[in-house]
Amino acid sequence: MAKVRVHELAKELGMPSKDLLAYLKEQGEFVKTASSTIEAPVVRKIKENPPAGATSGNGGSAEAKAPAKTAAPQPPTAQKSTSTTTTTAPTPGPRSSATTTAPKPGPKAAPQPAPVETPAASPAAARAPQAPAAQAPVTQAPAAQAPEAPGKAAPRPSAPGPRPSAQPSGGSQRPGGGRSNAPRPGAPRPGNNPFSSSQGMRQGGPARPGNNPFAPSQGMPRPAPRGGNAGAAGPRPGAAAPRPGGPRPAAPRPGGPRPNPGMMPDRSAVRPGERPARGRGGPGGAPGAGGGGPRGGFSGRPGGGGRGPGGRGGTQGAFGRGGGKVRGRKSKRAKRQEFEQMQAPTIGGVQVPRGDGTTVVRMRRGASLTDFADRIDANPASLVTVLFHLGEMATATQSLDEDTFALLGSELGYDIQIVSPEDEEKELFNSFNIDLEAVEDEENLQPRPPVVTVMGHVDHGKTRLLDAIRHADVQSGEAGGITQHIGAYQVHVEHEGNDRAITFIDTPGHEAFTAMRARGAKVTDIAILVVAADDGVMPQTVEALNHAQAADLPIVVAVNKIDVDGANPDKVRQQLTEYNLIAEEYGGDTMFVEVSAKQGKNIDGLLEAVLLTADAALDLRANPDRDAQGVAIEANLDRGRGAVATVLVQQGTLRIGDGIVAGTAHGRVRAMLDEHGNNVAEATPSRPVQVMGLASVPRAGDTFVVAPDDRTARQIAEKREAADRQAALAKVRKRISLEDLNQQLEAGKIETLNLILKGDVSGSVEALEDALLQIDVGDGVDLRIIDRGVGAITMNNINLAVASDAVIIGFNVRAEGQNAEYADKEGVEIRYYSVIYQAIEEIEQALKGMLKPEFEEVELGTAEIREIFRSSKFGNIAGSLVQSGEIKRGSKARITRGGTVVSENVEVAGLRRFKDDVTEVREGYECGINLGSFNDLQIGDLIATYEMREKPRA
Ligand SMILES: Nc1nc2c(ncn2[C@@H]2O[C@H](COP(=O)(O)OP(=O)(O)OP(=O)(O)O)[C@@H](O)[C@H]2O)c(=O)[nH]1
Repeated sequence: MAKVRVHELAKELGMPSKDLLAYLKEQGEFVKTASSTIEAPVVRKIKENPPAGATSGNGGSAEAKAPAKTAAPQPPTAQKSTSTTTTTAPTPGPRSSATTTAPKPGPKAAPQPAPVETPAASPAAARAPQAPAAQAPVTQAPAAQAPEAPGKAAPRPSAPGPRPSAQPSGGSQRPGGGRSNAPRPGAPRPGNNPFSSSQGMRQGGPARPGNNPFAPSQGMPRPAPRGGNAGAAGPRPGAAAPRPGGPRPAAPRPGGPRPNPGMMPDRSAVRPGERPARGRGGPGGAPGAGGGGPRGGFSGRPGGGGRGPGGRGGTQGAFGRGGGKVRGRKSKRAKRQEFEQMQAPTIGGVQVPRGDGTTVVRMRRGASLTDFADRIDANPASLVTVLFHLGEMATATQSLDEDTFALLGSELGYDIQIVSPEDEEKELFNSFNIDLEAVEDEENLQPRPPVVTVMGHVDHGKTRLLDAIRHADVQSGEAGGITQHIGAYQVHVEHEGNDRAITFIDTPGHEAFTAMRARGAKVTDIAILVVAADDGVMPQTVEALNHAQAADLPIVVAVNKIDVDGANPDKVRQQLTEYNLIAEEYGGDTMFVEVSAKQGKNIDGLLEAVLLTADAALDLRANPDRDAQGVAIEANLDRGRGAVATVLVQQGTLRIGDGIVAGTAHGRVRAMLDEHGNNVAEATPSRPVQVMGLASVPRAGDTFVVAPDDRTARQIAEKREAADRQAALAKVRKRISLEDLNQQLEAGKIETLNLILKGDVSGSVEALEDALLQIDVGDGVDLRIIDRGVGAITMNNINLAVASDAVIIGFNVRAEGQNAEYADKEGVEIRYYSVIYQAIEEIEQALKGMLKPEFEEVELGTAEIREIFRSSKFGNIAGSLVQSGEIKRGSKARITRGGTVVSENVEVAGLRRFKDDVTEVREGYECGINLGSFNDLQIGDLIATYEMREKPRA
């Protein structure tokens, strides 16, 4: 049926178009000009209550228009309804459905009374034909019609019943009657409100649905209103008069006016008259039956409305597509998609392509759902939903960690492999035909000098010792020795008749060493541990020792300051035995060399010890005949020379003119200088040189390689930069965590649990260490305390943990401020304890794979059920108002009724706002909640949603 335009209606009413237009605007209708169309319910309303100035009543016209169609077929039903009305009212429907619906009627009924006010003028007249049959009182007739007219509003079959009763009392709500309601200026038109009568959610009120379905003024089926009607709903729609009030409802509808889902008589695909008897809601208008099931709702079935008046689909608007109007617009493709979606397995209400469980998808660190979606040809938004359903929240572009990808992959049937930084680097170079791991033939390998780092406690003479060594360089002669500080230098000594070179990293201390190591650079071959003979082993001596041991470096101890009075080298030997450094003199394999850095005493002996240790413990060989690779030791931007980087060549030979890429810096080697400031043309393995020619400054610890050409160097640098960015964005996964320790042990990812112990007093640290070392960890697992100390957890501790994949145990001490952030950023697990046995117990459990994370329940939000919709496909759906927090799809819910828990651990399987699937609905908003198979819902029940969150351990 074509819509009526303003001027047409004005003409019909015998009033000027502009007056009607003004009136309509005043009523809140969205009309702009005289040519604007008016929805049928509004037309009807106007006709029922013509504005001042109208000369003709609605009467005839009303009939002629919309009502006519629907009314016509009704005669027969009308009679039925009539009878039902009389009988039904009194007999409450046994049907449960009826009862539920009953409430609604009440409120809705209210609107109907309006007609009463203007019986004559109102459409009632038009329907008169129907009503008569029903014999309903004059007032009823109008009421009955009212609902019909509003075809839109009628959607909910069930509702109808109740309303009638309400009518009498309520009155004003109905659009038809209650003027007060109708106007609601500003109130949106019933388009999207699932609960609005126009969309079938509500039974009664043709009234202009406001937006708030639950608003009493809009005829929301509030329990209260029902009053006596509640029980009235007849068991069978058809048979029992749904409306307790008996008055009008059933009767009138018969023919057709019954609540039509589409609400728009003209467009509705479903014609009221067509299948009156369908479903429970018999034509008879079993109002109760009609209860607009959410049919169209979750199922996506638009058709709720399609069912005849008596049909169930009344509430589609709420959970499915709108009434017939929308249906009419559906394309075949849309229908097909909808159908496929209904058939396909979904997670969280969405469908995504699935793997077969073995499909491998390799992702870079820091990849996002969008990246993954690209790989599997899925919609990123769907993946967000799936992930949410799995209990993880992430945006489409947020970088995800390995665990999250693993979770997602296992759910979708993909084996998602996160490429490790090393693999990533390898793949990057492979893509440029550069093989970083080419196995060298034995014959190509040639001895290379050892690379040494000097470590030790503050003021024990590290710097002075490095100076003394510089001067001991036989090649530098007496001309001043090594004068340039370039971050590393090489000295030559005569050893067993041969000229041997030793490379020293010129940045003393384990901090720099560990920081570089934490970045993956393995630079050092041997550590010299400097201990002042007059001071003995001090905290940083131990720390340095731990760092060196954590890196599996052979150690040579330089007992310094032997020239000082009171020097006691033997005490140092003795002290260090406690740390597994046993002097050769004591039967161990560690060389202790007594030196005086200040006096340059026995520096030769120290260098010799380094060479002996290197020869005994290490196989230091490399192939000089290949493109160079190495590590940047330090770099800076020089005003005159541009970026200057000291690099240590580890493989191959670096030559002037080579194109290189160091970290994210690239360029061509323009010049090279050694520690004497001399230009060199080439640098062989273990040779440190200052390189000029890079376009930017690399970072200490960046690896460098020679690329075939400048272009390749630039491309590699760019890709590394992008990878770095991504990695930085990625939430760093815990390197090693007690909770997944066992899995990692089983997976062979680690064989040792490295711990760093920090405590408030040395006594507790020692006690803890002793106790931990006594844990029976079983075969195949090793527990190592790589560092221990007193005091807060420092950056050094964290760096060591990063470099050694260790877990830090803080006993009554914490990492604070930046340190805590740094640990978090680097993915270092720090566990805090204040009771020793608890620490021991947890670590033991972790080693045995028994440490489970603890979870606690966190409430997310609550919602009160205000209405219940039935869906043959999804069961009951709770039309609810969120009272606090948020309701999230996929979360767990607890249902309480009057404070008593009815059910727990129910899942919010579906969540809708109007026609849309949503993932969350916030406080103050209405929504439709599908609780999966849990159907024992009642109006007034409270749905409290919660999630289990991992509880941080104390
Ligand atoms: N008598 C004597 N003094 C020494 C010797 N070695 C170093 N010193 C002195 O000890 C002090 C500290 O020496 P550094 O070389 O600065 O010690 P460091 O370990 O590098 O100190 P930090 O850089 O602060 O960690 C200086 O005053 C040196 O002169 C030595 O063999 N004998």
